[in-house]
Amino acid sequence: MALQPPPSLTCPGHRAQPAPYVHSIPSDVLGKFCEQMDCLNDYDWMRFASHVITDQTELRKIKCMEKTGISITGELMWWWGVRLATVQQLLKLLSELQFYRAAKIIADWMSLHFSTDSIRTPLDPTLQENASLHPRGNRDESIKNGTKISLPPNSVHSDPVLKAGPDCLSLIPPPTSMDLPHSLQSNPPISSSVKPCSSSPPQQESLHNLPSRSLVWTKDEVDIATNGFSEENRINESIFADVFKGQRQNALYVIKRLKEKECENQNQTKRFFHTEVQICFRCCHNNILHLLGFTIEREFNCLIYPYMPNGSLTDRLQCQGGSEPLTWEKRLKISIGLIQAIQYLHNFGILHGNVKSSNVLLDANFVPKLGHSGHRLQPLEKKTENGGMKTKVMQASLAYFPEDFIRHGQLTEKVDIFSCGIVLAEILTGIKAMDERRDPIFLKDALLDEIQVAKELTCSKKGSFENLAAKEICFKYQDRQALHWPATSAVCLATAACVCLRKKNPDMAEVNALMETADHQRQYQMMLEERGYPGHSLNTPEETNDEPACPFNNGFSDDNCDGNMNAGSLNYVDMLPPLIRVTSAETYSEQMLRIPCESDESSNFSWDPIRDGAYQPPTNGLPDPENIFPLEFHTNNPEYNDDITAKSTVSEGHIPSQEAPVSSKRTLLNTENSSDTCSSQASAKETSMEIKINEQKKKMMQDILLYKEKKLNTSELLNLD
Ligand SMILES: Nc1ncnc2c1ncn2[C@@H]1O[C@H](COP(=O)(O)OP(=O)(O)OP(=O)(O)O)[C@@H](O)[C@H]1O
Repeated sequence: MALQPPPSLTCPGHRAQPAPYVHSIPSDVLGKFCEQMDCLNDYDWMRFASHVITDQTELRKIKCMEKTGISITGELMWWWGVRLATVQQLLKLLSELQFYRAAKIIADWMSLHFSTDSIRTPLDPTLQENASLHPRGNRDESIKNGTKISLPPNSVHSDPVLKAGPDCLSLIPPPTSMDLPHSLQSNPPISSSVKPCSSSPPQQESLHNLPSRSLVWTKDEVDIATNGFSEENRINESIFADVFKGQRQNALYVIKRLKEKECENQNQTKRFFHTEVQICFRCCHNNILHLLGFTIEREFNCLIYPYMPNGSLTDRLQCQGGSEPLTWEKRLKISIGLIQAIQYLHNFGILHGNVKSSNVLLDANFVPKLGHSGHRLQPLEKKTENGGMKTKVMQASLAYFPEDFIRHGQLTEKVDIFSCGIVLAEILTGIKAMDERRDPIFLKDALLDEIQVAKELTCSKKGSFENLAAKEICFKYQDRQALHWPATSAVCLATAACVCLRKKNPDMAEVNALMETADHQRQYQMMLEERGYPGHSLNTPEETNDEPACPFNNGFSDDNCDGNMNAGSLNYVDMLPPLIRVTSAETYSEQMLRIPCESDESSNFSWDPIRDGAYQPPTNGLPDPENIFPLEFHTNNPEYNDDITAKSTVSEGHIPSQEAPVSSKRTLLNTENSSDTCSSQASAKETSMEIKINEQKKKMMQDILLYKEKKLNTSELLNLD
C-alpha cells in the first residue's frame, strides 16, 4: 500500500490541521488505553483486532505474544501505527464496536491537545447524554468558539462519527477507503470462530483454538528438536545463553536458551525476552532475523530462529572451521544488507543496541540477517568463580560502542550507526573488533586515530578528510584475503565506516549513497566479467594469488606487510564508466604496464597538493624532512591514490616503493608477533616477485589508454561489436 499523506481535518475558514496518527499518541495515554483493551475477553479483543489486521498470520503472531506478558493491544497499535492509521480511524472503530471506555481515554487526550476543529468524539449517539463519557471539553469549546462547519453532502450519514449531534464538529472529509490501511478497507476477517459485530453470544476464543500455537513451543517440543539439548547440537555457549541447533519437521532451527541464573535479576531476563520478541515480530525485513517461536514455561525461556547455514559474520571473516574467505562481492552485499536493516529499524523508531558482527547471521546465500537485538543482559557479579566476567562482557560491547554512550549510557540511533561502522570496518579489514593481544585492543581506536590524523592534516571539510582517512585505512588494513577488491569499492566502504563513526550527525543517507557507488561498481565489474574480462586477469601477477595472506586475518597487522596490496584491483578502477570513475587512470595504467622488478627507494607517490591543499611536494621526490606529514599521508600503493598523481621520480620499469606510510599515532600491532618477521616476509615476497606480462592483458590495458584518449569508444573497448 502506498503511504498516504495524513488526511487533513479541515473546515471552511479554518487552517487545515493534520489528523494525529495513532503512532503519535503519547505512551502514557496509549498505556492506559492498552490496559483497558487488554482486559477485554478474547472474543471482544479479537473483534477489535480483526478489524485492524485482516492478515490472520499477523494477528496470530500478536495474539501469541499475550503469553509472554507483552501488551497485545500495544503490539496491535504499533502494527497499525506504522501503517499510518489515524486516531480518527481508531476512534471510529472503537465507536462502532462500542468500546466506549477505551475510546474515552483517547478522546480525552485529543480534546486536551488538539484544536476543537480537528476532533470529534466518536461516541454512539445514545451515549452522548452520558456526561461521564462525553468529552465535555470538546462540546464546550466548540460552542465557545462558535464554530459552525458544513458537512460534505455524502459524508453526513455514512460516518457514524457525524451522527453525534448538531453541535458536534464535523470532520471533513472522513478518510476514504483509499486512505485507510489495507486492513480496514474491506473484507473483515473470515474466521469461523470470530464474527465481528455478531449478535450471537460471544464465544470465548482461547489461544489453543488458534492455529498460532506453532509459535509457542512446549518444553517437550524443544527437547525433541534439540535431541535433549545434546552436546552435538550445541552451536555456542555464551554467558547468557546456550545456542543449539534443532530440527522439527525437516526444518532446521536455532534454539537459544536463556540462562536466567546468570543474569542480574529475573526482570532483566524478562525484559530482554520481551524486547527480542517484540522486535522480531514487529520487523519484517529480509535483513532482519525472524523469530519463529518461543517457549514460555517457567524458568525455561527459549527463543527459536531459523538456522543460518553460514553462521555469523564474525565466524566467516575469521574463516572459522576452515571456511573460504568471503569474497569482496559478498562483503559488499553483506554491508549493504546490514545498513538496510539498521535503516529499517530506525525508520520505525526501533533502536537495536547490539549491532556487532556476531549478531549478523548469514543464510545459505550469504544474505545477512541482523539478529539478537534488545537490551543487553548484565551478568551477575560472581567474584569468586567468575571474576572479571562482567568486565569481559563489557569489553566485548565496548568494541562497538562510541565513547559518549559508554559514559552516559543513552542509547540513540547514533550508537547503532557507530556500531555499524565498526562492523563495516571488520568487513573491510577482516580484523576483529577486539583483540586483547593487540595494541590498540579495539579496532575502533585505530580507525578513530586515522580519522583524527586525516582531520588534522587536511583542516578541510568532513567529506574530504574522511575520504583521506578511508584511503589510509584501506592501504594499511584492507583484508588481503578478499582478492581483487576494486579500490573504489574498498574506499567507499572505508569511507562509509568513517561516516558512521562521526561524532556529530552520522548520516545513514550518506552511508547508503557510498554503498550504492560501491555496488554500481560491483555491477559494472560483473558486466565486464560477462563480457569476458575476468576481474583478476588484467594486471594481477598470477603469483599473488598463491602468496600467503598478510596476517591481518589472524587479527594482527603489520605495516610492513602492506606493500603487496591487491594490485589486481586497479584495473577496475580504471575501467569504471565516467559516472562512477574516481581515479586517475593514466597513472595506474602507466604503472601497470611497467615491469616491476625491485623496490625503488626514490619512487614516491605524494598527496595531490592541488586537491588536498596545504602541502608543497618535495621537488626531489623524497620526503621533505621539514615537513614530515606528507610522509605520513602519502600512500605508496597507487590503488588508493585516486587523487594522487604519480611523480616523475617513478622510474620506468620500477614499481613504487613497498615502504609503508607512517600515518597515524598508532596502528594495529600484534604485540606478540614481532613485526620484523613480517617485514622480512614482505621483502622476501618483493624480491621473489617476478611479474609476467600477459599479452592479452597488455593489449587490454593499451585499449584502456586509447579509450581514455577517446580513440576507442565503449563498445570497442568491451568488444561489443
Ligand atoms: N540463527 C542462527 N543460525 C546459525 N548460527 C547461529 C544463529 N544464531 C546464533 N548462531 C551462532 O551462535 C553464536 C552465538 O550467538 P549468540 O546469539 O549467543 O551471540 P552472542 O554474540 O554470543 O550473544 P549476544 O547476541 O547475546 O550478544 C553466533 O555467533 C553464531 O555463530
